[in-house]
Amino acid sequence: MAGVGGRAGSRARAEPACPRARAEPSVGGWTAIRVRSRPREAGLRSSIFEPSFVDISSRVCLVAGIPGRRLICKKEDFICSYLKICSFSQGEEAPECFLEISDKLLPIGHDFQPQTNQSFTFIGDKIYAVGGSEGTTSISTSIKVFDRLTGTWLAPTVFGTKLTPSKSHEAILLNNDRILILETESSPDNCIWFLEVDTPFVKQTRKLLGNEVVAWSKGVIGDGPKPIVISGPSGVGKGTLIAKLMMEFPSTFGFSVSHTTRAPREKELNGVHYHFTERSKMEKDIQDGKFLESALVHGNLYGTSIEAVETVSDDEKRCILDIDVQGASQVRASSLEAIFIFIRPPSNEELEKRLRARGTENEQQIEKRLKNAEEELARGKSPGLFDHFLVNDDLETCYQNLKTLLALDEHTNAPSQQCKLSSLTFISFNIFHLILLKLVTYHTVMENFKIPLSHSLSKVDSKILIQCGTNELDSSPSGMFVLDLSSLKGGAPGRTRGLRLYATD
Ligand SMILES: Nc1ncnc2c1ncn2[C@@H]1O[C@H](COP(=O)(O)OP(=O)(O)OP(=O)(O)O)[C@@H](O)[C@H]1O
Ligand SMILES: Nc1nc2c(ncn2[C@@H]2O[C@H](COP(=O)(O)O)[C@@H](O)[C@H]2O)c(=O)[nH]1
Repeated sequence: MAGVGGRAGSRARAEPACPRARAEPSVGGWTAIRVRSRPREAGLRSSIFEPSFVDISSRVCLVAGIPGRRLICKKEDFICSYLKICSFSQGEEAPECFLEISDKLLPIGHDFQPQTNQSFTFIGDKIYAVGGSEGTTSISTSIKVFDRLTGTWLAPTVFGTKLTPSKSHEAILLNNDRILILETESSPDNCIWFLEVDTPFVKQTRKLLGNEVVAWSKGVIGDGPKPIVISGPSGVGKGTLIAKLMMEFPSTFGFSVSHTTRAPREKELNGVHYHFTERSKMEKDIQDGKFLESALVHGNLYGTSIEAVETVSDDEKRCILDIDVQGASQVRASSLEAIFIFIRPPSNEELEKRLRARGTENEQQIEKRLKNAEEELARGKSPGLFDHFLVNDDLETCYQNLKTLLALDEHTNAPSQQCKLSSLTFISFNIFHLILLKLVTYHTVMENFKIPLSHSLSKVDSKILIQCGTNELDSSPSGMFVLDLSSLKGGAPGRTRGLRLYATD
C-alpha cells in the first residue's frame, strides 16, 4: 500500500462537536482533507489512539492522525483500502476489525504518541515518522520507522547531514524511495531535504548492516558543483596539484580528509592530512557502513568516510577526493556523481625520480609503490571510469590544464550571471533592461523565498506546487511556486542537486 506523508498541524483549530472535513481541491488524484475532530456520537473508544474522522459520502470514515491535522490522502491507496474495511455510519459502534487494523496502522497508544510537527509517510509495510516535539516550537530531527508486519518500531541507522530543526514541515513521498521534507519558514538553501529510505545507497548500506537504514540528503537548487575525484599512481603529483588548487581557491574547495592505517609522516597532522587510525577501528567503521569507499593500498587501509564528504558539503565547498583507482571505482558506483580525473606521469623514470626525491618512503616501500603504479596506470584506462586524463610533466602546465578543465581559468572564472549579462549588452537597450528587471525580480523573490506556515502543497508528476498565503508577520512572498524535481541528481551520501524553484502565475 503506497501512501503519502501528512504534516503535523501547525495551525490547529478549535474542535467542533461534530466531525467535519473539508476536502480541498483535488490535484492529480490527490485530495487534501483537513480533519477537524472526532464525533462524539460515534461512541468509539479513543484509548487505542486519538483518531480523526471525516465525513465522505455520508459515511463516517476514520483517518489515522490527530484532530486538527491536515492529511493528504490519495483515494486509491491509503484512504480507500482503509475505508473499505473500517468505514461505518455516524453513530454506529466501530467494528471490531477496525480496532484491530487501526492498531496495526499506527501503533499510537502503545509505546508511541504522535507529536506536534511530526509527519507520517506510508511506504509499503513501513511508516516513517519524522520529527515531532512536545510543547516546543521546533521539531526534533528524529526518525522512527514502524513495521506494520511485525507491529514493531525499528530504530534506523541514520546517515547524512541531519536537517536543521524548524517549526514545522511537510513530508511528500517520491518514487517510493525517498521522502521530500519541506521545512516551513526556512530559507531556500535550508528548507529542502530528502530522507532516502530505499535508494541504491540505502539498499546497499542496509544489506551491509543488516538493519533499517535511512539517509538524509540536502536539496540544492540548481546543478551545484560536482565533487572532484583525483587519482593516479603514488608520486605523480596529485597532492601537489590539490594543494595548489586549495591555496588559490580556499573558499571554493574543501579537501576530503581520508582515514588511513599508515603511520603519519613527519609534518603530517592528524585530522588535516589524514585521520590516522587503528586498523581494527577502521575495519569496524567500514563494517558499520561509515565509509563511502575503502581500499588496501600499498599494504595499508585507506578510506573516505561519509562524514569527510559531508563535512566539506556542510562548509558549502566543493569536495576534492585524493584516492586510488580502487577507491575511484567504488565512488563511481555510488551516488556521489563526481568528476573523475586521472593524473599520469610523463614517464616511469620520472615517477620513480619524484618518489625517491620526496624521501618519505624507504626502499622497500618505494619499490612496492612503483610496482603498484604499473597496475594503477593500467586500471586507470578502464572504460567509463575516468572522465579526464592529465599528464603531470611540467607542474605549472598541468595545473593550468586542471583549472581549465574545472572551468577555473581566468576567462571562465567570472560568475555565470555576469557572463550571461555581458553577452546581452549587444541586445537593444530595452530588451536588455526588461531581462535585467526580470532577473533581478526573480532573484529577489527566490532569495526571500520561504514556505510560510500558511500554505498548501500539491504534487503533480515531478512538480510540487506550493501555494503560499500572505503572512502579515513576515516578508515571505505569497503566490504560487513550483519546485521542479524532474532532474534530480546525486543524493546521499551528499547533496541532491538539480532542483528548480520558480514562481508562477
Ligand atoms: N610536475 C612535477 N614536476 C616535478 N616534481 C613534481 C611535480 N609534481 C609533483 N612533484 C613532486 O613529486 C613528489 C610527489 O608529489 P606528490 O606527493 O604530490 O604525489 P602524490 O601523487 O600525491 O603521491 P601519493 O599518492 O604518494 O600521495 C613531490 O616531492 C612533489 O613536489
Ligand atoms: N582508496 C583510497 N585511497 C586513498 C585514500 N586516501 C589516499 N589514498 C591513496 O593512497 C595512496 C597513498 O597515499 P599516501 O598518502 O600514503 O602516499 C595514494 O594513491 C592516495 O591517492 C582514500 O581515502 N581511499
